[in-house]
Formats: sequence, C-alpha cells, structure tokens
Amino acid sequence: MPQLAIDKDFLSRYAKLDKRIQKAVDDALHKFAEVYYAGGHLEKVTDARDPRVRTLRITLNYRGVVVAQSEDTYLLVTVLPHDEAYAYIRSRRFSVNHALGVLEVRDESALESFTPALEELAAADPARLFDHISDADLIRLGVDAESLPIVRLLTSEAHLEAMAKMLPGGQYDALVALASGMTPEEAWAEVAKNLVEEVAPDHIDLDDLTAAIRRSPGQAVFVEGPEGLQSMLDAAFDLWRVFLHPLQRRIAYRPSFNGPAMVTGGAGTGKTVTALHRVAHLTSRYESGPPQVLLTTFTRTLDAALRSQVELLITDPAQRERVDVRNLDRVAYEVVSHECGAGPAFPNARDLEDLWDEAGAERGLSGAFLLAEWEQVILAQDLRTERAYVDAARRGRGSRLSVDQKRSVWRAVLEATKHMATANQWTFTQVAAAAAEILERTGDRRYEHVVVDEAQDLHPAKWRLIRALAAEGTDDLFIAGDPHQRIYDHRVSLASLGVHVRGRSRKLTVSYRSTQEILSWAVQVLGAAPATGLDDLEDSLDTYSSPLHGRRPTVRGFSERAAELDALAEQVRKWIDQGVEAGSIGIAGRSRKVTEAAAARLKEDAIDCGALATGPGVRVGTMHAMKGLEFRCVAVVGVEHGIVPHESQIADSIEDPTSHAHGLQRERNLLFVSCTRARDTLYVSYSGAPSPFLPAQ
Ligand SMILES: Nc1ncnc2c1ncn2[C@@H]1O[C@H](COP(=O)(O)OP(=O)(O)OP(=O)(O)O)[C@@H](O)[C@H]1O
Repeated sequence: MPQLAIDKDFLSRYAKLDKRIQKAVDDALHKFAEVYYAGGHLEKVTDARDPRVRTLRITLNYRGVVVAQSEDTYLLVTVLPHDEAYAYIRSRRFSVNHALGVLEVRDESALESFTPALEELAAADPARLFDHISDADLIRLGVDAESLPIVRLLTSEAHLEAMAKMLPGGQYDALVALASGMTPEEAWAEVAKNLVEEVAPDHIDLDDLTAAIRRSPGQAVFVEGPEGLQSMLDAAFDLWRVFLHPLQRRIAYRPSFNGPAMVTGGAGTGKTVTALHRVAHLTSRYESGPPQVLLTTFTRTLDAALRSQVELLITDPAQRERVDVRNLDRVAYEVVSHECGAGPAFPNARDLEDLWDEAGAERGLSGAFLLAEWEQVILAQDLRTERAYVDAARRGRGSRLSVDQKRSVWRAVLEATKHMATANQWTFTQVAAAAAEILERTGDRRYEHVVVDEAQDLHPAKWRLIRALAAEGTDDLFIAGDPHQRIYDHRVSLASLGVHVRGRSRKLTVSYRSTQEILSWAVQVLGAAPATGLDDLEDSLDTYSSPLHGRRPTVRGFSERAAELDALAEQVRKWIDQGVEAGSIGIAGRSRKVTEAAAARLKEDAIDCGALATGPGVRVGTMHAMKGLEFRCVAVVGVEHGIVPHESQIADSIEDPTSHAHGLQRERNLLFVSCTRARDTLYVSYSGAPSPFLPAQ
C-alpha cells in the first residue's frame, strides 16, 4: 500500500493561502489520495533537478510539489504559484543524509551560483573557516561529497550564514556548531539532539526516502488514511500539533518514565507543546473510567489556554474525556469543599490584612508581616507546632527573630487563623495545604498521572498537593518549567518535597517563538547569575537559540511619560496599519498605574484595548500577567529606574542580602518573561533614567 507524507513547508504555506485556493488544495489532495497508488494526477517535469519530483495541479495558477519514491512513497513538499513551483523544482534535490539518516533538501542552483563568489573570496584569503577540521570529521558529521568542496572554500561565518537556506538543515547545523568553536565531538552531540534515533551509517540506505522521512518527524510526517489527511490539513494553523522537534517527540512519546519526569528550557522552546503531547500519549492508554490524567497549571487564564489546546490536539472525544484540565487552586478547592461540605470563601486582600493587623496589633507585629510569615514559612514548610516553627529556618525572610519573638508570632498566627476558620475565610495557599493534607490522610489518589505546566512558580503547598494527587510510580508526574521565568518568591527544591526528577530531566533549547535577535537581547536582561532549577542543579541558557530571524528590539527613552505614551500610540498604530491584528499586539508595564495610563492613551487615539488574555482589541496588562502568553508584537513600557526593578519588592540589601539578591533576580526574570512573549517585534520604552536591567545600547 503506498504511503503519503506531508512536509512542514507544505502545511505552513497552505495555512497562508487564501480560502479559495485552500479549497482547491483540499480537493486536489483528496482526489490524489484516492488514486495516488496509480500515480494519477501527477505530472513529470522534464528539467527537474531531482528526477523523483512531480507536480500536482491545484488550479490553473497553483502547483503542489511532490517527491515520488518509486510507486510507494509520496511526499507533499510544498505548494506554490505555478512559476515559483517550477523554479523550485529546477533547483531542489532531495537526499538521505549518509551520517544522520534524515531527509534533506538542498537548493543546488543557489549553491552553484554562490560558489564562484566563494572561490573569489577564498583566492584572496588563504585561511579558511574549517582548516582545523579534517575531511573525515566533516563527513562523520554529515557533510557530504557534494557540500564538502564548497564548505572548504568558506572563509567566514557570515558566508556560512548566507548558505542557511541552500544547504541541507542537518549539515548546516553541524557547520554552525563547528564554526562556534565546538570540537567535532561536541558538534556531534549538538546535531544528535535533533535526531529521533542515532543510526550506524552502514544501516542507512541512501535510496530509502521512507525510512528517512520516519527519522525526520520535525520535517515531515506520514498521513494515516483519508481522515488523517483531513486532520493534517486542519492542523495547518497549529503546526505544533503535527511537527514535533525530535527531542520534543522523544520526551512526549517515550513509552514511560519510571518516576517523575521534567522538561525545562528557555522561553518559547515548546515545553507546553511537549506537555500537551505527553497528555495525548498518556490518555491514549485508557478507554474508560474517570479521567486518569490531570493537566494543571497555576492560573485560571493559563488553564483556559491549555484547555483549548487539548481540544485541538486530542480530537477523539472519548480520549479527551480521559483528561481533566484545571488549575491547582480549583483542584484544591474541590478537595476541600468535598471534605468540609462547603466551599471555602476568599476575603479580599484589604479585609484579610485588617484581620491579621488585629491579631498582630497587641504584639507590635504588622498584618502584612504575619501573613507573609504564615504563608512563606509556616505553610511552606508545613509547620504544625510551635516547637517546629521555633526550630525552623526562615530563609529569605529578613531580619532574624529571637525565640521569644517567634513564640509571639506563632500565637498571633494561631489567633488570626482561628478567626479565619470561624468566618470560613481562606487563602489560596492555605486551601492547597489543606487539600494536600486531606489527600495524604485519606490516601485518595485522584489521578494516575499529573502533568504540570509553568511549574517554576508553585508554592511548596501546591507541590505537596501535586504529590498527593497521584500515587508514586511510573509516569506519576510530568513537569514543565523554566527557572529563568520564576517571577514569584517560591524557591522550591523538588527533592525536598519527595519529587525526584534526577536522571529524568530533559532540556529543550530551540525557540519556536521569538527571533534570535529578540532572544539574544532578552537573555542579557537576565544578568549573569545562573538560575537554580527545581532539581537543585544550576541552569544556564548557553545553548538556547532560535532559527528565526528579524529586526533587533527597539529601545526608546523619553523625558516624560506623556511623550513616551504618545510614541507608544504611534507605534501601535503603525503595527495595525502594517496588518498586525489588534489581538496579536501585547503591551505590558510593571505596575497597573503604567498599564492604565498606556490603555488610556491608546483609547484617546481610538485604539481599542482589553485585558491581556481575553481582549478585546490590543492586549494590555501587567508584566506578571504576560506569563505563558504570546503576541506577534510586544511593547514593554515604563522600563525605567525606580519602576523596574520595583523598589517595594526588593528587600533591604543590608538587612537581608540573600532576599535582596533573589528579589532583584525575580525582577530581571519578570522583564525577561515580558520581552520573550514577542514573536516578531519587541519595542521597549522608558521615561527619565532607563532601568539598570536594560542592556547597554
Ligand atoms: N514543534 C513545534 N512546531 C511548531 N511550533 C511549535 C513547536 N513547538 C512549539 N511551537 C510553538 O512555539 C511557541 C512556544 O511554544 P510553548 O508555548 O510550548 O513554549 P514554552 O517553552 O512553554 O514557552 P514559555 O516558557 O515561554 O511559556 C508556540 O507558539 C508553539 O505553538
């Protein structure tokens, strides 16, 4: 039975066609799929570079490009206007890489035109870029006999970069790794990250495109039956549903992990996508019963986004019923309400602080201090007795307390929590702690598997809840997070909470969201200190990169806010005039005051604005609310001295230097998170003196 595969390029071009042509593509493909084993509908092109390439007629003016391996494998490569399709066919050749085993395509005619220029440059410069690498090493890394003579001409990295779209991807990646100073062994490790499997060269059949396609799931995938073709076309607008990076695929579809597993990686590297595919993998094991998988995260807006992504990815309703998508506060609320027979109520922040002020008044302690001590020390460490509290370390909590002071704090906390209990008033952290305690006590394990997204910011009580939701064992927990995006004050060591991920932690390094220009700039905002991961190991972003390119971020300074916001309105208007949809523009500020002023200024220019996650119009909100979202264009405003970092959030450097350093890093991370929400364009502005976190221009 012949097989049909679709290339990522085909689907991404299809997604951009207008509706009428898309419909013609649908019809042509369905017709082709019915009869392709007879080779019908395909036309040979006499001057094709690659004799296996055919065209598929879509309309008078559009052609699909198809590679036919004998009569049994067809690969839909791309879809283009007639003349471009023929130019493509005259220039491209397909092959199987002798070292990597993957499918590759090269632009032979572009390479031929480029070679004389390289020869001229090489004649003038005896030193070559890869003089220090032997032919044998280049060949071992996948550079083939056709590329080798051209590669030997290269004198600079800039010329290598110019060949990015001409050379096969795997060969180009290996050369970039070598050019960056890696040894051949290190370059191989880099290249191997992109392979689903390493194959011995003598097991690679250079004529077997079918096997090569199977080894290239980030590039092309086989379609299963007519429904498969339709669901593939439906996924053209969300390519992540079909084309996973080999590393994403290896993690998401690994048959099982013998305990908690974790995926980390910089912003936009596809951690959420990997977690969603893991959910698809886990749910496919079950056919009935209550939901076996919980997909959770820490806010309501984020879980709404996850829910709609699950609906896109898991199309079978029965399989979808195997997963609950809900944030941890909600899960905790349900557990506690079930146990108590009534739902906990949550007072507003002001009423809560008043209640705690009252409990602290006689002892000279402020409500804000007591509340923080309760949540960040007592609930975080699950301290249940005065003795345990007196003995506990209070890392990151400012000046030391004497034993007597601690006793006094403990009594005030008891009094305040008693008042809260009488009035059925709770905090979210407290509900999580109570839910964890209930589940541990009753042994009620609600799920077989818990998948957690944006895990870097969870309070320890929420980790205890997660731990208690599934019994320890194979595939119990799957955790996705990035310690560089930690924006709240919860530094958690998973091991200390009984969650051991060592040896089962994997890191993604390719950004699918932002351009390299945005990443390189944003990484400088983070500063030099490495982050500590949830697994207690140091985490750096050294190998974090993007294959996407665009303009460098724009940074503009103004003498006052009014002028800054005038410029913002002008910038937003420009984006809209360029065709960017209002909902694809995100604007963030450190405080509500800044974002409210920005929204008011945009409204003066009749630019519609709404909340970050829901709209309508241009999305405006605080930096904290940007977490997990993404936009084509992002403007971060008010990035100035005194606001970023926000002074009220930073502990005194003399009284508590550790807490001070953590606070500063958190503020850096917050700016990093906001900036890395941008896919194509990033605009940053300030009034007065710039924030010390902004990279020097
Ligand atoms: N394999 C893929 N193919 C195509 N697009 C992808 C792929 N993986 C991720 N993406 C896209 O890249 C963007 C970022 O992905 P995702 O949100 O999963 O990253 P993340 O690591 O969770 O990001 P962050 O930590 O910044 O929230 C999304 O638009 C997603 O659809």
